[in-house]
Amino acid sequence: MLSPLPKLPRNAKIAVVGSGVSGLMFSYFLTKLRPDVQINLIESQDRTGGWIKSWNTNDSNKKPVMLEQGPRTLRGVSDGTVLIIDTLRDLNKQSVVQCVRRDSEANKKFLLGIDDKLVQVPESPASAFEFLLNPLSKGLITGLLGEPFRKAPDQSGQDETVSSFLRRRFGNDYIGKNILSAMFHGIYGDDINQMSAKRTMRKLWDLEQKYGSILKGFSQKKPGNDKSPSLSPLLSQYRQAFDKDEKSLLDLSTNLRKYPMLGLKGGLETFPNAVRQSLNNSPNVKILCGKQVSSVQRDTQDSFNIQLTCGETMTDLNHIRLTQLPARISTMFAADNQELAQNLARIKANDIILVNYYLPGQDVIAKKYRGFGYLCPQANHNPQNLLGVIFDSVIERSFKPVFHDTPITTNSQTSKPYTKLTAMLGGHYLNQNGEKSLPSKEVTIRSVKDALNTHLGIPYDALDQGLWAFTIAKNCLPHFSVGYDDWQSSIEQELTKSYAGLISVGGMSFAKGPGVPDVISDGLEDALKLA
Ligand SMILES: Cc1cc2nc3c(=O)[nH]c(=O)nc-3n(C[C@H](O)[C@H](O)[C@H](O)COP(=O)(O)OP(=O)(O)OC[C@H]3O[C@@H](n4cnc5c(N)ncnc54)[C@H](O)[C@@H]3O)c2cc1C
Ligand SMILES: C=Cc1c2[nH]c(c1C)Cc1[nH]c(c(CCC(=O)O)c1C)Cc1[nH]c(c(C)c1CCC(=O)O)Cc1[nH]c(c(C)c1C=C)C2
Repeated sequence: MLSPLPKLPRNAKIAVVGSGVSGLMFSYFLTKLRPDVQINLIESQDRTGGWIKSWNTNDSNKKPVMLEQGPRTLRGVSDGTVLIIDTLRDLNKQSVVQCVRRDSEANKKFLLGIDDKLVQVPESPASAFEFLLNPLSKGLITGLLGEPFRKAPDQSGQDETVSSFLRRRFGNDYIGKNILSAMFHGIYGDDINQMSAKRTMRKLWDLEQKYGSILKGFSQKKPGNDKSPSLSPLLSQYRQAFDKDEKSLLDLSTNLRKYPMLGLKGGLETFPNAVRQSLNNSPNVKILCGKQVSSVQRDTQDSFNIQLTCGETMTDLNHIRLTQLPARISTMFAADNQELAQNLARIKANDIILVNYYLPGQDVIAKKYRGFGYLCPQANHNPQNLLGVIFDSVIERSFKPVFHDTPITTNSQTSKPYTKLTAMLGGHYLNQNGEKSLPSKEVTIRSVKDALNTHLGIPYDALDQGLWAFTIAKNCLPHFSVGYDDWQSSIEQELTKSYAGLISVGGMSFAKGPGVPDVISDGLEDALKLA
């Protein structure tokens, strides 16, 4: 949250709505900072973890297999990732931390070309040369060479779509439609013709604002490598507030920045499960699952307090932390603040369909395609509404332990060949004419088989032999539309004005980005303000 928050009174009583990683880590930080505060963590589902769900099931041979049905990797360069790994160290779980190294095959990413063949995203002179021979690179050279000479807009600060920003900077639509739209599919599942450039490309946006050009801005930026590494402002606050050893934290941060991405043994849900276990042992934290918060309002008996309803009414609260997407939060204010509820309801969210495929005993991903996975640009004819495919088996086989006291376990899965991948479909493709139309499980799995056969050459008999899982992540990713930053400021101003800091909002819609590291950093910032 961008706004200031008042310190909690002694022995305060608060509610945290949602036990996804935002709610769990906000509660974890706050109870460490203020063990006197009574925290009620309220969760509508009968499980914790939110979108982080590592599903343990059995394959056709009744052998155990884990399928990720949400996030699976964390970017290495992020304060939030340092907080996650340091927390796992505190909980004596550092042995589960794994990394993909920069030179690993799992760090290769691919784009689906207009000929339905994969082309590697350049990461070396050879892959760059091959990419430039592909039609996807149309306009790339001229776009980049001309970028420093293209004028910045007069009305500074005016938000616009990603495609409009890219068209102005590169002088053509090809770079957006053929290349960058795929990257946006791989994070937001959304349409660059509708997404906010100011919200989703802030660093590039600021470079044009300040230097009139992205590349001119890069040439001005001082390389950070000539000064001795130091903790970021947030990690410095964290070190001080939690009395952390500075060298140990700095070494951890420096070490993790070497890795493009990290994962956890047993799946990403290992992390929220470890935090929940710790909270279960915290005397002043109660986790209430199976309770849906339906309303939030000023305490009718005491205007300095706030209350909520979740089947029962929870009164005398000094603070409520909300971690849901705006449309869900809107329903909670409908009775107490119509204007705020309507403003919250303006922000929509995308549905992502996840299809897991697992084939024991065979690795059917051709060696030349082994990488993190591939993304589909918006330029492509895309009858399956495919956003991209993650090659989980390549990533899992590439994982290396980060901490050297980790016992080297010869996991049976890693010694024997297997194929595991996750196709992600839908996103903005499902929003035809404002209505969401969800395809059936059968139709979707069929279309994923067709896509994997066409794009990767996986034979249908291998596809038909595999284990398939189908999950609809409904309203899972916020739609960061044009004007989003101004919208968020208006929401936070209304909360500050009407609820005097008794309510704070976190999670994907209000953090700096939608990733797990972002929502955790945001939770720490607000816990520090309240503590
Ligand atoms: C398909 C997909 C893939 C992703 N991949 C990655 C990735 O690779 N790396 C990465 O960093 N990030 C990834 N993300 C983003 C990541 O999932 C989120 O950053 C993170 O899970 C958000 O956690 P949260 O706690 O903010 O929200 P959530 O996980 O949504 O948790 C909110 C919780 O609130 C509960 N709740 C909702 N309404 C109520 C109510 N009325 N009362 C009580 N409880 C309620 C919900 O049940 C849920 O448990 C991905 C997201 C998706 C959808
Ligand atoms: C194809 C659809 C999607 C894939 N992942 C997501 C979607 C919608 C969701 C998602 N993935 C990541 C994040 C967090 C981003 C962040 O700010 O940290 C979200 C919301 C992480 C991510 N996405 C890609 C990579 C390489 C990573 C991990 C490292 C990182 O955070 O930078 C790109 C990518 N995503 C998907 C594929 C197939 C792909 C590249 C081939 C799936």
